[in-house]
Amino acid sequence: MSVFTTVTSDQLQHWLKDFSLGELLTLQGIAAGITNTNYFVTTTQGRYVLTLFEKNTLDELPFFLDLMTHLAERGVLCPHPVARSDGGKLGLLNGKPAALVSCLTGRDVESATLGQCAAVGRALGQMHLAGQGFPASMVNPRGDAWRDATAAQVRSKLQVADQALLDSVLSAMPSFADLPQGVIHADLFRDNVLFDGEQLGGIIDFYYACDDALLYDLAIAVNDWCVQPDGTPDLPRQAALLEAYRGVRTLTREECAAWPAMLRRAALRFWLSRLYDLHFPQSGELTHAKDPQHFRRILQVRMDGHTPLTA
Ligand SMILES: Nc1ncnc2c1ncn2[C@@H]1O[C@H](COP(=O)(O)OP(=O)(O)OP(=O)(O)O)[C@@H](O)[C@H]1O
Ligand SMILES: N[C@@H](CCO)C(=O)O
Repeated sequence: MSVFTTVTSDQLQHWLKDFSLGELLTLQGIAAGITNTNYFVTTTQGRYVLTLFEKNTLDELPFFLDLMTHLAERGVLCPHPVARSDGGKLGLLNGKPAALVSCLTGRDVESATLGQCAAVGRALGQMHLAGQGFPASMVNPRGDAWRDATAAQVRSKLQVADQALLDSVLSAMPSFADLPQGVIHADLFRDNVLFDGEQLGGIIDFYYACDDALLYDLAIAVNDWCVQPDGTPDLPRQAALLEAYRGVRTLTREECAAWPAMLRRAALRFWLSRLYDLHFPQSGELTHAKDPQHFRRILQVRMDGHTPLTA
């Protein structure tokens, strides 16, 4: 359940006075999601999502809200933050940073069709192109420093075979600093994309967005959308997603060559974060630890097979 902070209709009505959104009609808590408090809000002007940020600090949120604004204004299907009459997009509600964004249609899919994989690839390519002009920057909070620190923390909790896998992945990890960089979503899993049938509603949850190699975003998406439960690639889905992405943004020769290593980097990032959440649960936090083994399997497969992309 993801209403950690309750908002009453009276409180919201008062808060909405600073927006030009008409009268509040309905307010409904959203059960999905594990980090923030989310509500569907309907006013006489339309339907919105209200988010109370439970973890982010006030100073880091403008980056995400400005990014969504920048992308939405350039035709990327993503939530469009709603500005108050004074132009601000971020406020305080019940002591929590809070924002209103446009409500997208659709729901997340568990088993994506080839058409949905293609739509995600296309949308990611469009997001990468549109993001090129975004002026603000954000260091990847799950970048190399985090990776090395987290690997050191979880290593002693692992069995010998897993330690060996971790060591060999880390020792063979190249730098990707020379690949095309830009603003990336960094968490483009199936639960962060909404579909209405085959129609893409949009991409949500930009709260890991940061600057990094664009290819990394593609590898993160492929490792979720295009793998089978045993960790092996789902080649038809992968072909659909990659072809659609490449129809929007051309991959360089260097990106094609770096693809196998990038898939390993992407798998390692989520193996590590899931291991960390499992072995070091935060006190007072709801436990939603996701299975690290899934990404261990993907990582093993990515270590065993090295198929570069053709340029
Ligand atoms: N702009 C939006 N339009 C429509 N539905 C949305 C929107 N934003 C969020 N939702 C709905 O709310 C649910 C929870 O949102 P989200 O996944 O962002 O939760 P969170 O707790 O903020 O993040 P997470 O679960 O990834 O930690 C989504 O699954 C989706 O159904
Ligand atoms: N998408 C992540 C959780 C949120 O970052 C995972 O599946 O581990």
